[in-house]
Amino acid sequence: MTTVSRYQRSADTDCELYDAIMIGSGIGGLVTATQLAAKGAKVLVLERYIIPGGSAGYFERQGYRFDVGASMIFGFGSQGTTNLLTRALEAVETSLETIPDPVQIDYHLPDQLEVKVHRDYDKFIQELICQFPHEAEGIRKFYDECWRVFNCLNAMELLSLEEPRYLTRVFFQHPLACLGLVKYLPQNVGDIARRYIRDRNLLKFIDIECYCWSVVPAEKTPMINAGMVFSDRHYGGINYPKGGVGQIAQKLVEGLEKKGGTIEYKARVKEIILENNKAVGVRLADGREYRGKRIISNATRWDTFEKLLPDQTLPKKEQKWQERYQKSPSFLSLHLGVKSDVISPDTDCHHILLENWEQMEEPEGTIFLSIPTLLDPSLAPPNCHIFHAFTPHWIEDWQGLSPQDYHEKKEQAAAKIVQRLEKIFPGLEDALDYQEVGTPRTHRRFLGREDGTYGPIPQKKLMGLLGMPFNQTAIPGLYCVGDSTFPGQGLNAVAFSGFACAHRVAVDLGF
Ligand SMILES: NC(=O)c1ccc[n+]([C@@H]2O[C@H](COP(=O)([O-])OP(=O)(O)OC[C@H]3O[C@@H](n4cnc5c(N)ncnc54)[C@H](O)[C@@H]3O)[C@@H](O)[C@H]2O)c1
Ligand SMILES: CC(C)=CCC/C(C)=C/C=C/C(C)=C/C=C/C(C)=C/C=C/C=C(C)/C=C/C=C(C)/C=C/C=C(\C)CCC=C(C)C
Repeated sequence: MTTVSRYQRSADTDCELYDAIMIGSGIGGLVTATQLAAKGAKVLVLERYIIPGGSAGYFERQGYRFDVGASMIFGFGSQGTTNLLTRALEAVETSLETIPDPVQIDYHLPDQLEVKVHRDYDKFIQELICQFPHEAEGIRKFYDECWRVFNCLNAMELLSLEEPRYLTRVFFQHPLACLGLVKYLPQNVGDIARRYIRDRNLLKFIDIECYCWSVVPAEKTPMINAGMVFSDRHYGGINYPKGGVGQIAQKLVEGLEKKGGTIEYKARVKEIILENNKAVGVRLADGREYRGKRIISNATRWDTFEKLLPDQTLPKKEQKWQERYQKSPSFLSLHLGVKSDVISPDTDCHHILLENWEQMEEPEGTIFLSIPTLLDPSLAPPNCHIFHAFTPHWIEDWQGLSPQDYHEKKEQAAAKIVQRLEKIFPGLEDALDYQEVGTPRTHRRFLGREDGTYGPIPQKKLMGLLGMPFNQTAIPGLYCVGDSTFPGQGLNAVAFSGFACAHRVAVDLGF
């Protein structure tokens, strides 16, 4: 990096010229920004909200610190190459204390099927085999195949798959791992699971193992992502950041600023400025303009191409993408403060509740519950816990309501969820100390995500991850990062997208 570019000014407007301007400070955006700043690039991050983090943000009410999104965090391991959150923090000379979670999920499923996914792999496999003894061999073979995917990924440095010199280098360094990944890239979990497993209920269990992070059943879930999730939970483990999920973004911002980068809050980008069909800057809602050599959007692809580039016809590549992927539902989220007497000391942090397999994918079918205070009690007042319960919901069901109807619908939906959770925590309703309900409208408003969506899901069965776009877009100078780029949703997944995007942009800028 030359120091010259730091002080360069845009020739025609005489405003400061940044190497890269990032729209949004979700974890995908912050990992890209910190990686670029660490390489010496002059980076500006523009965030419409008052704090960084997006879906990995937080909010405080009456002594409780709630995570906005999921509290089950991958990527904080201490070894291998897939511990991308640890690595992203290290790159800007910072770190976070984390608390290991001994159980990833405690499943409460139809027909009294109760399974705990222990951090200890053998203990998990034994527990599953106890439930399905006739499928012992199939269970081992299926999860072993997931390890094969993970071991390929965990052997190599993870950077941009759009950079030919990197691809050549990793291929010569790790030819077998690369060929392994090429084999798995077009595959989905369902096909591989059915190769080894016959029992219909066990196949349903594999479906919910996928659904709870990919929001689609095994049939449509890419095998590469399953390899990561089903193995890393036992390898690097699930680790909760002390002080809450919001700490990840706070620390990345600290690191960004230490490396000379800048972040502005309450800075909503209204438009990406194009000149000769090339992205050259951004215009904010308050009229200010910034110029950059490269513009990167951490907003979803729907928001980026349909809102921030309003007069453009949708590029062919994006039209194709929209034919393949659709918006997943959003969530109804209950952020509850709960008196501690309803929780026995041996309770696990994350639970999934489903009473009827037929309803797994329906709104309010599957309930996700996290109790992060079991790992970090400092997030709530003494003798109280945080319960974050969420379940898929579509925005259409929350539109066109009067303020009173909206409020009543929220209260009714929340009461139904609390009642179902009474099955695991008898006395929950009476132990409520605080309740705040978020709907798809809330997620759309606070996260700036079209329809409040959790992210893209395949319209139909696709060829694994092959259809997921990387970071470059059809518009020169414009890149995308985050969960509408390869490999999709999840903090560790968007962290990968951030490493890859920063690598591609840095090479394009000549760093
Ligand atoms: N356990 C977990 O793995 C976990 C936990 C929490 C979140 N997540 C995941 O994180 C992923 C999201 O990460 P991400 O990086 O893609 O993004 P994100 O949606 O979290 O963040 C995008 C950011 O961009 C900002 N933004 C959007 N439009 C803007 C505009 N026009 N101007 C300025 N700012 C704008 C938003 O306010 C937000 O802060 C999701 O997949 C979610 O599931 C996972
Ligand atoms: C050279 C040659 C020949 C070749 C080459 C090939 C290659 C190299 C390839 C490569 C590839 C790659 C690198 C790939 C990567 C991938 C990745 C990184 C992936 C990742 C993934 C991750 C994920 C998916 C994650 C996820 C997670 C999630 C989503 C989570 C969530 C959670 C939730 C929602 C929660 C639940 C809750 C409860 C239970 C409560």
